[in-house]
Amino acid sequence: MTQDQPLLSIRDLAKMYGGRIGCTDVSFDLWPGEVLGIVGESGSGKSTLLGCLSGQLAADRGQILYRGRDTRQMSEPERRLLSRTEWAFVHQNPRDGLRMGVSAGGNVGERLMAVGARHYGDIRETATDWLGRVEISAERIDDRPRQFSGGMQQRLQIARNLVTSPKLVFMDEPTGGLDVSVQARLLDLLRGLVRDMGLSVIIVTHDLAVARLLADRLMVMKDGHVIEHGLTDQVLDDPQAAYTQLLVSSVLQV
Ligand SMILES: Nc1ncnc2c1ncn2[C@@H]1O[C@H](COP(=O)(O)OP(=O)(O)OP(=O)(O)O)[C@@H](O)[C@H]1O
Repeated sequence: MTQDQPLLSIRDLAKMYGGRIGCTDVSFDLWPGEVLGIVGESGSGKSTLLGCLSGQLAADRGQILYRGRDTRQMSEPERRLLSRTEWAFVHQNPRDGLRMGVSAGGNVGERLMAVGARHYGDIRETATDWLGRVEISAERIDDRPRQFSGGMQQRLQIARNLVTSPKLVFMDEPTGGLDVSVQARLLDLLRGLVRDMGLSVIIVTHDLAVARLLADRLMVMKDGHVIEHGLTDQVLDDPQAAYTQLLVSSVLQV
């Protein structure tokens, strides 16, 4: 794939819940190596959009072109393969993205095996290396995630997701629910990994400080619609829509 082609092209995407709008009229391109933040207040449609993009929810209308192919037209096995290989999903709650009864090393190794790794020594070595990259001591490799703190669990979930070098990573409030100091450390780590690996990321957050630190571009959602879309600094420093102005002034005063 050439760098002058979007990794993901979304056209007129919509999802309804009965008569209620989940999200509608969503169109955008995501370029290789780009981080797109989706922001907006609770109920604005962020999770619905992320769910549709990642294939966890069925959209009612529109196109989701990944490297030129419409994922809505793919068979279920094809979509599942994509989710295991080229895509990754980091959940807000690590429990949703980890296997709590499997060791830390197993959680990471399992993903490698899903993409065909078979050599036990190599798998363990790569898992150890990845635990180190997310600042988990190698001594903890045989511990279960439930023996870890919330921040460690989230770092383990990140290792499990990134070990296979995905091209596109979906993140749903990855720092939500953590203490502020733990959040800051996690954000630093995420920023480094995204930059070093050249990942393309779509991150949902209601926290504009997180968006500022991680995202190159921002989409602001309200009532299921994208009401503003632009470079992060532009959107946060010079918001155009009245709603974005309100959102920014209410949150970024600190
Ligand atoms: N399973 C569902 N059934 C019916 N309506 C839903 C469902 N999930 C979401 N909605 C509605 O769709 C709209 C968008 O909700 P969504 O959860 O996507 O917003 P959000 O921005 O992610 O909010 P939050 O930050 O609270 O998760 C809201 O009006 C919500 O009430």
